[in-house]
Amino acid sequence: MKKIILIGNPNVGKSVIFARLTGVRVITSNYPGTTVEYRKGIMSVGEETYEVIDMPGTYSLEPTSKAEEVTCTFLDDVCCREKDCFILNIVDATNLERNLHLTLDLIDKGYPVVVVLNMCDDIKHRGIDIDAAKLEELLGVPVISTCAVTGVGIKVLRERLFQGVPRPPRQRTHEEIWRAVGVIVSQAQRLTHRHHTLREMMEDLSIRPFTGLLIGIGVIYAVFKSVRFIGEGLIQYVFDPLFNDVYAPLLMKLSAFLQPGTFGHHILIGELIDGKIDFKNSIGLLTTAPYVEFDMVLPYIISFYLILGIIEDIGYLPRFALLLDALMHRVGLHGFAIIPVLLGFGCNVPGIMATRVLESKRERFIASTLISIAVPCAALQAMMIKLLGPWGMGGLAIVFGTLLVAWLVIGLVLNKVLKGYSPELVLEIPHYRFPPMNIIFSKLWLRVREFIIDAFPFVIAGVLVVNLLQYFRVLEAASSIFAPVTRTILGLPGEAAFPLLIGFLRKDIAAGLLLPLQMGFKQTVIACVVLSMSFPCIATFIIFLKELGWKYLLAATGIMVLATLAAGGFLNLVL
Ligand SMILES: Nc1nc2c(ncn2[C@@H]2O[C@H](COP(=O)(O)OP(=O)(O)OP(=O)(O)O)[C@@H](O)[C@H]2O)c(=O)[nH]1
Ligand SMILES: [Mg+2]
Repeated sequence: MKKIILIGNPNVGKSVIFARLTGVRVITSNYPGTTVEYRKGIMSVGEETYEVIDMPGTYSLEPTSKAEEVTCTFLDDVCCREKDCFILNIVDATNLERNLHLTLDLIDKGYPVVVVLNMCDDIKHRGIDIDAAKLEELLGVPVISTCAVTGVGIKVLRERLFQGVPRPPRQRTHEEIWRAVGVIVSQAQRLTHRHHTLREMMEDLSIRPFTGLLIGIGVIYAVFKSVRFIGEGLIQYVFDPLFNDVYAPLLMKLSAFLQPGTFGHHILIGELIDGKIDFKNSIGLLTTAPYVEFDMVLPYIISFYLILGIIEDIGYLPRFALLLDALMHRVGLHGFAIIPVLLGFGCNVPGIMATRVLESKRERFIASTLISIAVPCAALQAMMIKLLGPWGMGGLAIVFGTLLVAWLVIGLVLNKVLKGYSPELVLEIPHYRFPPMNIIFSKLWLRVREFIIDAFPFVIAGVLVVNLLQYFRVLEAASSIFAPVTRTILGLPGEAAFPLLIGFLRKDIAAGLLLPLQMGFKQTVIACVVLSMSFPCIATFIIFLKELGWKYLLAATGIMVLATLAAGGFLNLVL
């Protein structure tokens, strides 16, 4: 199939254009490095169908990170071999000069390039005027102006997609290319003077050390508050009524039909408590499994990803990265590594994937290890709020405080022990943009759907395992093997051993199993810390293995076990 490849600098709107051309929804955000793996989709023009490929952003054809490497290797492998390969070079019109280096690089290599001048809505606010016809003449390739978020220009783009023709390859040094870029920009672009807007003043204030710190603290506080507010609201007004008033009566009918005490009843409904369904304790496939996933966890997943999506699209995260750069260097990373960490608070899997934008394997190892040990995912956080809720904020503060200390200590130690250095932060800070609501909600839906599809099979499997072990009365035997460790080192009841082990399957189910144990404050705090720090769930485990390999996974696992026992044991002594 003929291929259309989307290439450009990071954060120029490639993925939005990809979604426009193919109808395939992908995650887009206002910071460089959102896409770290290529993504394919199909587009039809007339009778023909084409394969469209969205690439991670790259500044040049000489890669400096794993994400850039994906793009450059793909270009070398596919485009050099196949002749039906069209290149769409997406260019950020608000940053023409910097973007054109890659454009000239691609033209010099002899690829059939069409230039897409994106963000054309944004240049008006910045006093920039670009003569697209002149640019087309100077570059010698088609240039099409677009605004991807509204769809302006996409029709023309579809019509002119294939007008790029390969030019004879030529060799130029970087300096010669930059000089040529300078000449082109001076002829095709005009800048007019204008005063700073409020948005630009906010951009400045949020990266200055003092005001930036104040804004950073304000943002974290607001994020935390609004995630809880929206999550609790959804539970109270939507999911609780659905489960208690609509779903439970239906299940009671099913229970009467299946007859309590039968094997089928035990598997599907579980135990009735005082003759009623108790979603937390029944442990049935139709009771506890959907309750944990949809009533306890999903509301927080929705609220977390909604808020994260908004701050991602506004463009705040790279500024936060800049603010934390000095601190991050102490743990062997540069500031940008905070973005994978923040993504990890949603789910560790995309967090570890996002470390691909870091330059060295050493950094990727440190960042991924820190994420899998000290960053609890949204599902686990939701359950921790449930577990520790009765004691107010104190318990959560101790858990998050311990995780922060663990994060810092492990980072500091790894930075000292591992050979190599942490590169300086070279990060492009995007302009603040007001995200269109359709983009925010489409991204939210994408992530929520992914959560449901990825998590539900594991939730079902977790509940089924516990249910069967209970039925065949082997739960106690399974727990008793690990009970001495949990009891002596961590001070937890012997029955907690099994839920903690189930954490490998799904952390939220594990936390759900801790609920009926009625532990006290100290034990609940320790259990939450152990659950967060010990083995990551199986999905994170697999992605860690895929991204970094066995050796690194084993090293991370060793650190994990030691750190968990140390933190749990320490809390057991001092609390
Ligand atoms: N105002 C405006 N914003 C746009 C336009 N196109 C994309 N954006 C926004 O720019 C940001 C970056 O878009 P993406 O599609 O994620 O960019 P990308 O090139 O795929 O970025 P990477 O995957 O990080 O390389 C998002 O917040 C988009 O909503 C546009 O034409 N106008
Ligand atoms: Mg992208």
